Amino acid sequence: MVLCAVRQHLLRGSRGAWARFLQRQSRGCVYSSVHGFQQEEIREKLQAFPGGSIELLTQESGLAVLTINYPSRMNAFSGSMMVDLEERVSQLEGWADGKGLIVQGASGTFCSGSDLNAVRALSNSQDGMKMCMFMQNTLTRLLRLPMISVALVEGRALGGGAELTTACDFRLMAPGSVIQFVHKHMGLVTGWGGAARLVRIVGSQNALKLLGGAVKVDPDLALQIGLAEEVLQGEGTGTPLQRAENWLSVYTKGPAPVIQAVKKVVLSGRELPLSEALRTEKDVFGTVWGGPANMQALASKSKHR
Ligand SMILES: CCC(=O)SCCNC(=O)CCNC(=O)[C@H](O)C(C)(C)COP(=O)(O)OP(=O)(O)OC[C@H]1O[C@@H](n2cnc3c(N)ncnc32)[C@H](O)[C@@H]1OP(=O)(O)O
Repeated sequence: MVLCAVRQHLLRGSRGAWARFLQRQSRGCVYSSVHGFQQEEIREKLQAFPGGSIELLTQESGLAVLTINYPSRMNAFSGSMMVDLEERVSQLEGWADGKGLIVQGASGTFCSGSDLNAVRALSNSQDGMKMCMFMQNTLTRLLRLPMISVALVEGRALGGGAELTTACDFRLMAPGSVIQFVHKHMGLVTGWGGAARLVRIVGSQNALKLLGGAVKVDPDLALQIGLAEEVLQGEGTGTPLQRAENWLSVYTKGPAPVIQAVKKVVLSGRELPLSEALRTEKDVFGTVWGGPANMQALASKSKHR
């Protein structure tokens, strides 16, 4: 796939350890032309189903907010929004100062999955497969971003919206919100990589229950099974987005290269066999050892009391 090859070339030049990791991980993408996947072809098809947008706001602090924005359809993913998302992920991959990312839905609800109007029009199996590969590639790249990501779930995260939450490192839920893999009720299974990721988050027994029962996961259940990290309680302590930013700031405090290195070593530990993960960790260590943050900490003789 041309875009993946270009990105790979750029990464190889600029960020050695991370580029090698992505190379080992099929260039950050799961599917390429080897798998019969032609990105430009499916992009064109998806663009034929417009509506809504994916907004990206980057802040000087190193925090970005990605908003799924199609309130009149409960933030369902139109075809053009799938393409938008891929473009926003590309932008984030190239953001040298990025440390944290919050993914949210507009107008108090997360995302109601794929736009059923587009799904109906793309219901032949070939187009379905292409959309599935496109979204798996994009969400895999989202999960592999060198920054710490959080899905802020307000309202509902249904179907593909539930799958999207699993492409973030953490999930924070507002009171009254629900994550529900409704695919079974639609005569489907997950196709955006949601099952593969869910098993790694909550274990195969819980994943089987959530998918097999199309269970409505409220914040209490999500906390209990480890799907959510925290319920954003606290009327009068700011908006849910501000509370999510506060929560995330604990983990993104510090220089960008160090935060990015933390994400990279954890990601390689999560995705790679042990020997490869160890080699990647060594490479990433080499990018911060003797670096400005390291030298400054040594000079200040910091104590960790
Ligand atoms: C990857 C596989 C997938 O994601 S399959 C798609 C899975 N998602 C779904 O099946 C969601 C279906 N929608 C619903 O269950 C309800 O609309 C939910 C989200 C619970 C909201 O209910 P309620 O608060 O009563 O609002 P509503 O139904 O009047 O919806 C408002 C307008 O939004 C629309 N909407 C909602 N979801 C979608 C969707 N996924 N695709 C397209 N349109 C959607 C509704 O049709 C409704 O539109 P309208 O006002 O009737 O024009």
